[in-house]
Amino acid sequence: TKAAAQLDSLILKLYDIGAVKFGTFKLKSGLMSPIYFDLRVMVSYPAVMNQVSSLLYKRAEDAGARFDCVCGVPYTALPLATIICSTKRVPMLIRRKEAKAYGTKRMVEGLIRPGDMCLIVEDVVTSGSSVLETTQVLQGEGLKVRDAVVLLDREQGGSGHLAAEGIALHPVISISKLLSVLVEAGHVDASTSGSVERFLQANPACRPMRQAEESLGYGERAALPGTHPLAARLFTLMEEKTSNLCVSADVSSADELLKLADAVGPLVCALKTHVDVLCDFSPAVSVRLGELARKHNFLIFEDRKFADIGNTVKHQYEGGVYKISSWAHIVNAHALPGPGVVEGLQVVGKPLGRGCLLIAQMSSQGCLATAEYTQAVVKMAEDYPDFVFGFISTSKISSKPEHVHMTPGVQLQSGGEGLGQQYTSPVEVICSKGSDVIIVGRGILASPDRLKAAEEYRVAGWEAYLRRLSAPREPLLPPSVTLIQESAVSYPGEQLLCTNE
Ligand SMILES: O=c1ccn([C@@H]2O[C@H](COP(=O)(O)O)[C@@H](O)[C@H]2O)c(=O)[nH]1
Repeated sequence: TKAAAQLDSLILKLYDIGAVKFGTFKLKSGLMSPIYFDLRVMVSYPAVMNQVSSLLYKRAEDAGARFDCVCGVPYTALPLATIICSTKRVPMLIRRKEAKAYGTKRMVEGLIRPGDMCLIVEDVVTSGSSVLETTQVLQGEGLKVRDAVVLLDREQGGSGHLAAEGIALHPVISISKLLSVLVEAGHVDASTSGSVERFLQANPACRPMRQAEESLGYGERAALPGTHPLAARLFTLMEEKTSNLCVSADVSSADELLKLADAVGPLVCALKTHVDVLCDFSPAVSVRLGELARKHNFLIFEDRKFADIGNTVKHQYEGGVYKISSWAHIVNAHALPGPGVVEGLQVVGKPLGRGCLLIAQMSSQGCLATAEYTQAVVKMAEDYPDFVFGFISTSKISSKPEHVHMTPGVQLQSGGEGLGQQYTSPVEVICSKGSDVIIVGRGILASPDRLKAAEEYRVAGWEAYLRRLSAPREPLLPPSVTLIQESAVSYPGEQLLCTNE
């Protein structure tokens, strides 16, 4: 038939433009794959883009999918969705991979009408995790998703995984069809085709994590085998004290710092210091702070923000007037200098059982951290699991439940101040943005009754956490859940470490 001939010609074109390759490809997992897809090259071939878009739309129609709008899974499917929406005059939605740090902070762009049915468009499905991530973000905005069209299904279990989530996957091309067309055309021999089929069958994709699994409690996260001992201690004491509040003790005298630590100590999981703001620091202050931390069971976090070459930060951490490594359980560092900054700190901190948070995003207006920078920071953290246990960030940025996310710039009322600080509420930070710990300074320090204010923040942070745990799939507050999880297996091109050997 005409449709079958069109499909065959598309498969041959995809092969010709290098979107499908055969050989030996090392995947991120270490597996050697006999096939490699890179459908991103399609954008350079307008005729292919048009043909693919029209086949995707037809597939949705043939499957009887009913929808009010279309959303492409970022990034490869975005232009496909654009062509579909433009030619068929269907409203489009764009899902951001990361909320903007300014302005509306929306995760979905376009006119959102809660209750509308959205069709998802994707280029390749392996486990189904990318389709699921997009679905969850759309559902968080009150939209419904029942159908997804995909150009190529790798037949590694994605369709079943999505069906279990109530999403019907409609592929335009199956692997079996692709192989038979390429064998017929003489591009692949029967033995290669057989080895591809055997490889895909023998390596089913992992089921994508459900949000419920992502929303493990602090106590459960403490018990995970990959959790850093200091993160485990923090998660455990958070559960015990029912507190995800870190007070930022930005005061100028030692007396005030110690009085504050003694007063709010029972209410906090951590006390954050800026030791260089104290006008009268002495080693006795750090000793007393340590005693208070033990008395009230909190961790001390010195917000030193190291940002130099490894050798310098090593000395800054260990020596000088403050000897930070001797008393601060947690320190933080900018990733900007590269891995040397972590290595320099680790030399000192790891033998002492200390831990480090990498600064991946900042709360201040105009912060220069781009999505790429933030992702690179997550990667750096993954490279140093014995010392780096989490992030300073404005939202959850790592999909690993072992990682701790701590967010500054928190006040009960959103807003700002004169010097660029931007405030977000505890419920938004914990529920909508998926962070773990709220860091509060002036929201408490500027109150005439600091203890009462600290208790208000503790309750607000903890209630937000309980709400997140009990209703992980519900739309909580706009903007909705930030999901930046990258699937381990969802996009073959992204797994590729090296090409044909
Ligand atoms: O991105 C960042 C990183 C660190 N901070 C620090 O947190 C506190 C916030 O104090 P507030 O009084 O609650 O504004 C302060 O010590 C900052 O140095 C941050 O605000 N943003």
